[in-house]
Amino acid sequence: MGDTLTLALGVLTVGAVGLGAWRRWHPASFWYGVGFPSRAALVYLTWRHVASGCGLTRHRRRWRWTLDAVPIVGPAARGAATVVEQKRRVRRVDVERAPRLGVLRPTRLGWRMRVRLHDGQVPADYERAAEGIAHAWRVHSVRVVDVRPGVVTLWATMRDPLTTVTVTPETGELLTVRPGKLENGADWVINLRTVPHWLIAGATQSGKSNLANAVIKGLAPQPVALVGFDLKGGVEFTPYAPRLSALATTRAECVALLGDLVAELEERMVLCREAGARNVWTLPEGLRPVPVVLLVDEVAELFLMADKSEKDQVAKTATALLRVAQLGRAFGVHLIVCGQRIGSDLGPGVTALRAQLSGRVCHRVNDPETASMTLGDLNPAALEAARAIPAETPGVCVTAGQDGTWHRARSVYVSEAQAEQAARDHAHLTPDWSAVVGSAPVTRPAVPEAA
Ligand SMILES: Nc1ncnc2c1ncn2[C@@H]1O[C@H](COP(=O)(O)OP(=O)(O)OP(=O)(O)O)[C@@H](O)[C@H]1O
Repeated sequence: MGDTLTLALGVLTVGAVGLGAWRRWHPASFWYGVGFPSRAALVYLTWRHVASGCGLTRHRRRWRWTLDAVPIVGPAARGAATVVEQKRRVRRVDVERAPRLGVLRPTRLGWRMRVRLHDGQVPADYERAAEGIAHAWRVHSVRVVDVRPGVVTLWATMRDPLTTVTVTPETGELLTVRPGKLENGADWVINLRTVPHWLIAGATQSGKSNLANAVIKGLAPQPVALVGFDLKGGVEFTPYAPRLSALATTRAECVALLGDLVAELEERMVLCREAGARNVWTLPEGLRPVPVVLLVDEVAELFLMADKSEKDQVAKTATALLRVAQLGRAFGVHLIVCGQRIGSDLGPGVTALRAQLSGRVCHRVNDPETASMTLGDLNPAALEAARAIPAETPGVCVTAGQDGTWHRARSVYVSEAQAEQAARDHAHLTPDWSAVVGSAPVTRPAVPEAA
C-alpha cells in the first residue's frame, strides 16, 4: 500500500516537473495528458503548506498518536527505556488545519475550486491571501469569486487572457454589446437593458475612446438612436455622425438636447401610463419607442465653469442629466458617460449622477479620487485592482456592475477607421432626431465627407 502510494506520488511529481518544460512550447495542451491530474495533485498535496504560508490555517486541539512510546534502540536505549514506558501513546496536541478544498474544476485558462471558510474567516481574508496563493501555485492570478455563506470559490488563471483580445463587439441582441474579454476568459458583455447607465473613467491614453469605438461598432447595426455629447469640440464623435441622430459639441447644445430628451421621457411616461405598462419594454411592440443611447465624452466639461455667468447653464445641465439617468431605465434612454477625472470638486451634480450610473468601468487613472468615485462605493478590492493597472496596457480596466461582482477586463482594439466604417455602413438605420423626440432637431450632426 505504502509502495503504491510512493509510486503514484513519484509519477505525479515527475509529470508536474515535465509539465513545466512542456507548457513552454505548447501552452494550449496544458489540460491534456498528465497536466491536469499532476497539477490537481500538487494543489491538494501542498494546500496545507500554502494555506499556512498565507495565514489561512487554524490551530485545533486534537487527539493524536505520538511516537513517544516507541522504544529507543541503540546506545541511548539504556536508561531511557524506563522513561518511555511511562509516556502515553495518545495525547492531545495542537494541529494546523487548512480550510477544506472542494473539487478542482478545470476552466479554459486554469481552474476553480471551492474553499470552505474556517469559523471566523471572511472572504476578505482570501482576497488578501490571493496574491500569495497565486505565487505558491505558480499561476498568473487567483481571484475570489462567487461568495456564498461559509464558502468562497478561488479562480486561478494560468496566463493573462487580456494580453490579446479578439472578439466582435456586435452581439445581434438589442442594446447588448461585447466590448472585450474578462480576466476569467469569458466575453465582457454590456447589456444596457440589465445595467442601463455606465460611467467610464480613465486617464488620457488609457483606452476610453477605444471602448467608446467598440460600443458604437456594437450598437451601430441595432435599431437604436445614438446621440453624442462631445465637448472636445466634436473631434471624437464627428467621424461617427452618419450613425448619430444628434450631436452636441457645446454646452448650450447639450442643454438643448437634454431638454428634448427630458420632454421625450415625459411623453414616454404618458404613453406607458395610458397603455397600463410599467416601462417601455412591456408595451406592445408596435407602440414601443426607439431606445436612445446617449454617449458623453469628457463629462467634466459639462460641469466645469470658467466664471459665475455659466453657473445657471451648468446647473441646468446637471439637473437634466440626472433626470435622464433617473427616468431613463424604465423609458429606454441609456447613458454612457466617459471622463478623465470624476471628482466631487466638480459639484454635487456629479456625485448624484454617479449614484445613478450603476455600471462602472475604471481604466488606469491619474488620481486616486477618480478611482474611488468610480469603484470605491461598489467594491474596495476592485479599487485596488484599478490602481494597479499599468500604463503599457491601454484598454485594460476594472468593470463592476450592480450585482456586486467586478472583473479585470480589456476592450478589443477597434480603430477609429473601423468604427467610422461601421457608422457609414449602418447610416441607413439612423433614426431622425425629430422622429425620436417628436420635435425638430436642435443639433444635427454634420456628416463628414467620405474619404
Ligand atoms: N484595447 C486596446 N488594445 C490595444 N490598444 C489599445 C486599446 N485601447 C486603446 N488602445 C490604444 O491606446 C491608445 C490610447 O487609446 P484611447 O485614444 O482610446 O485613449 P483615451 O483614454 O481615449 O485617451 P484620450 O483621453 O487622450 O482621448 C490608442 O493608441 C489606442 O490605439
